[in-house]
Amino acid sequence: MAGNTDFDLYRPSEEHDELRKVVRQLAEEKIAPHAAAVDEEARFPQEALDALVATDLHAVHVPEEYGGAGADALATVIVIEEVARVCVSSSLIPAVNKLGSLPVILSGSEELKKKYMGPLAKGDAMFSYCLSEPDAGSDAAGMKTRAVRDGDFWVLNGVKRWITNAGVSEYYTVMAVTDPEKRSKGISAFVVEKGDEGVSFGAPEKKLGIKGSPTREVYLDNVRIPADRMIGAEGTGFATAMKTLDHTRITIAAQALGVAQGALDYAKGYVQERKQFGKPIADFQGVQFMLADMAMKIEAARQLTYAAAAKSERGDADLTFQGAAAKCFASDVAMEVTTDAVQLLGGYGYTRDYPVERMMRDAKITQIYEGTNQVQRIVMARNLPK
Ligand SMILES: CCCCCCCC(=O)SCCNC(=O)CCNC(=O)[C@H](O)C(C)(C)COP(=O)(O)OP(=O)(O)OC[C@H]1O[C@@H](n2cnc3c(N)ncnc32)[C@H](O)[C@@H]1OP(=O)(O)O
Repeated sequence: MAGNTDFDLYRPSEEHDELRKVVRQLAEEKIAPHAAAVDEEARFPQEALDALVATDLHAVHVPEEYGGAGADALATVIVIEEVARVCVSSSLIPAVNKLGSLPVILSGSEELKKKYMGPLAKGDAMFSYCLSEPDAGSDAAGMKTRAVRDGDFWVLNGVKRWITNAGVSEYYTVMAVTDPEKRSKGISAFVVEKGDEGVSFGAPEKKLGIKGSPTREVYLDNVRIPADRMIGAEGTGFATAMKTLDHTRITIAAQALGVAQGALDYAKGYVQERKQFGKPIADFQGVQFMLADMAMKIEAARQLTYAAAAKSERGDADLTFQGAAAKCFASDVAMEVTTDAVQLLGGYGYTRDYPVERMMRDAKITQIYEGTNQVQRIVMARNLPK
């Protein structure tokens, strides 16, 4: 019987397995030791950025022709997953570099790609993604930020909210209204630079989790940029933003997978050590059943996520459904598994002396960002598999 080659693509290759080994070692040696302090002090994980840049793992998705590693979607997932296994805050570095730059890769001119991908690939600049606003979250097309043409320039005014790595990134993909009469078809995408006059940032948000990842508002006050900084044609910005999310929701699934795996791995070790009633609690069937359920859910989430990554790489027509499904399912699994890990550690799990409470707090955001899991259900329902 002929082999199903499509199915083969869902399976990591030897190179993917090798990459996982390399990233796991790096994450354990260079990122994990700082994860608790990064959370406690709510500070940017500079050690993680340095380690990722030194090993060329900070933006692996950048195509080779623009100076990048040219990693495929599954390789990018593996990098994010392995970093999130030890520190979700740090995993936002490769994840948001992809989110911010993908609009340029998908829809930008050759000039934009050449100009902005090189510094990103070298680690000289990071990229953020500015879609949401104070009054436009789930209803992204309801944005108010305006871009008005003035000769060879566009002038941008507005406020973008919940912007990851705002202030740290050099480059920002900004979606703005160019024709208020046309709703989603009147939105265009632009590259804005941190150094552009009129760009400034709000105070860092005080968050439940991913405390090491800066989340700030981006203010655009008469920001005048050359017309060739528009990404794609006028009026295509919303479609580009949505296409981007089709690919990058899989990176949120990767974060979710990673944090769930990290919590399971920690809990597995703990239950061997912890003795009650004269034996390790791992000997109790109730505990074994919990671990089995956690591992089962993670495996199901991993299969869905890797399959979605394969679809992203191939550009399959049903990517929109699969990306939303992977993000939604894996993030729910992350919340369940990290909560169960806290339960397995009992009172100790509830304290900051153990990493699982951080993991549980960090997991929560994966059910919210890049579209709440309720929005994912809207997306799935509108794109049900044929
Ligand atoms: C680790 C990373 C952390 C990053 C930090 C967090 C960053 C973020 O959270 S990013 C922001 C997250 N925001 C979101 O995910 C937004 C959630 N909302 C949405 O996805 C959409 O608004 C949604 C699904 C509710 C649909 O909105 P709605 O206004 O009904 O638009 P809709 O009518 O479906 O589409 C409008 C047009 O866009 C285009 N479009 C929509 N979806 C797609 C798509 N997947 N691909 C291509 N084009 C699309 C279509 O052209 C469509 O027009 P047409 O009628 O011609 O088909």
